[in-house]
Amino acid sequence: MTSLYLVGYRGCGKTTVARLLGDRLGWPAFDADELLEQQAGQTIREIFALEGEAGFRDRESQVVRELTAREPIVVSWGGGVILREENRTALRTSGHIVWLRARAETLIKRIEQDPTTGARRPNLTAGGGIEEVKQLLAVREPIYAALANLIVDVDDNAPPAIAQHIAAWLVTQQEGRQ
Ligand SMILES: Nc1ncnc2c1ncn2[C@@H]1O[C@H](COP(=O)(O)OP(=O)(O)OP(=O)(O)O)[C@@H](O)[C@H]1O
Ligand SMILES: O=C(O)C1=C[C@@H](O)[C@@H](O)[C@H](O)C1
Ligand SMILES: [Mg+2]
Repeated sequence: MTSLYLVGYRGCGKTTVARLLGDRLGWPAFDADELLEQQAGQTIREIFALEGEAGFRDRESQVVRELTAREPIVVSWGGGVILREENRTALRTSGHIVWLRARAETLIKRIEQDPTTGARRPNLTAGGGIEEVKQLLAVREPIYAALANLIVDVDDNAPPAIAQHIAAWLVTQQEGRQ
């Protein structure tokens, strides 16, 4: 059975919603960033410092190969997983892809409020902050949009309602495949 994949920018709620969906569907839920950090024995910030972004992206593609071989599971992917064509192909061919879409203002608020990930994630541009979010969204939103089978706006809804919406949509997809 096909997996369920959550994509979107940092702070959009992928990890939170993936856990709810895993419980609801009875499927194992994996967080790609957490798995990568466990395998490396280092934080993402440390990996960027030692190996650069290219080293991190190679590790991320390795996690993509591992997780896309396991179905059905729920995965919250790292925000930049959509940047490489090989990753996009692997996701597309093994799962339903849901983009949790949010405004830059929503994302920066959630990123800054979240004490668990901030210290573990490096800035991706010199300035960081909301300018970084806007700059990267300009590049990435068209990629998320082209890849997603479902787009969910998450600015004004709580995680349980978002999970409920996705679960109901998934049923329609599974019925369509029978
Ligand atoms: N729909 C929501 N409404 C309000 N707050 C939310 C919502 N979804 C997530 N949050 C909060 O925003 C923060 C980031 O959520 P979460 O870690 O699930 O996002 P993420 O997409 O996995 O981020 P990252 O890419 O950094 O791992 C957390 O503090 C979480 O509680
Ligand atoms: O947006 C990105 O490129 C990233 C998002 C995070 O989930 C991590 O995968 C890492 O910090 C890179
Ligand atoms: Mg997460």
